[in-house]
Amino acid sequence: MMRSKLMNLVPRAVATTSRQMSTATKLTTVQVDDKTGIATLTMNRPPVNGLNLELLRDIHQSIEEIEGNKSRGLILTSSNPTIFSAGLDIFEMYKPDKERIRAFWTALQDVWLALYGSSVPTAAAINGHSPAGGCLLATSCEYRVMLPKYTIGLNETKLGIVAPKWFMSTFESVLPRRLAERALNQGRMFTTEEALAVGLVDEVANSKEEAIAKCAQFIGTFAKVNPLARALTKQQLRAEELKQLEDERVQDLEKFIFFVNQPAVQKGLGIYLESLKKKATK
Ligand SMILES: CC/C=C\C/C=C\CCCC/C=C/C(=O)SCCNC(=O)CCNC(=O)[C@H](O)C(C)(C)COP(=O)(O)OP(=O)(O)OC[C@H]1O[C@@H](n2cnc3c(N)ncnc32)[C@H](O)[C@@H]1OP(=O)(O)O
Repeated sequence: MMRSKLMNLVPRAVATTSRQMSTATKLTTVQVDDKTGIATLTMNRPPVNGLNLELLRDIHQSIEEIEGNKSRGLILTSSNPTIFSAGLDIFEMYKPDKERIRAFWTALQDVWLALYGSSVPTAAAINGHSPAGGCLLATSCEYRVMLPKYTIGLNETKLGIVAPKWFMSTFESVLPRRLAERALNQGRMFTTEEALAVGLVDEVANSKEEAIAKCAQFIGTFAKVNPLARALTKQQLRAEELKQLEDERVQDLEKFIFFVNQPAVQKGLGIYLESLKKKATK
């Protein structure tokens, strides 16, 4: 998979305007800045960018599109003014449909393999809260810029569920092992300021525009680096985690299906959904 992606890494001419590359799907848009050649992938699923089957499929398709069109980089962000992504759509896991939940988890695996393994430089402009699956997306990127007063982290244990190994190894690729282990066990959500202090995010920006500009600046640091050498270096550094999921994706799916169907897990998810609804009516 990575080999064919690498074939796309040939220098490209740049023009001066920005163009919408994809409106084929409604849940993501891809806008390429023709001056910089950088693609911005925006998640757009109200109210909270909950990662359901359709959004995951659209994100995957958009990443493939960006890989295919020789963009110089990918910036992931959200159209919601206060939420990057609320993580997995809990309705996909609560009282799930037998076929759909398999497609859902497979789509999540596809997104992670494509984003974590992307041959182009990736950055996340985290313009809002980013729990669980939202944090997975952000930490799959190479660089993170976050707006103040939001939260980010893997809070799964607080929901009574367990983050799969590849969520954990992605988290651990950003945070020191001891800190990652403690945060995962606690289900800790970091404020922007805390996330910056521990290195979970790289920079703070005061607006989405500034966050995107900082992400573009990061991607610009590769301008004078040979793209093939950069991509092969990234590929080697990330190969172990990618291979582990590629080799075990069937077992990972079965483990998820078994786990999510446990009565205790279903009960916990139901209670959590109720608590989210109650919060909304307060
Ligand atoms: C060995 C192991 C193998 C397998 C493991 C098996 C299973 C493990 C699963 C894997 C990992 C799971 C990852 C996840 O991502 S789980 C999802 C975690 N997400 C959260 O906990 C976020 C919950 N939401 C919030 O905290 C807030 O909503 C948020 C994002 C801060 C926004 O707050 P606010 O702006 O105030 O908005 P509301 O809370 O009022 O929400 C609006 C609306 O959206 C609904 N909603 C929110 N989040 C979700 C969600 N994740 N899924 C579905 N729906 C969500 C909320 O209920 C409101 O709905 P309403 O109808 O009341 O309008």
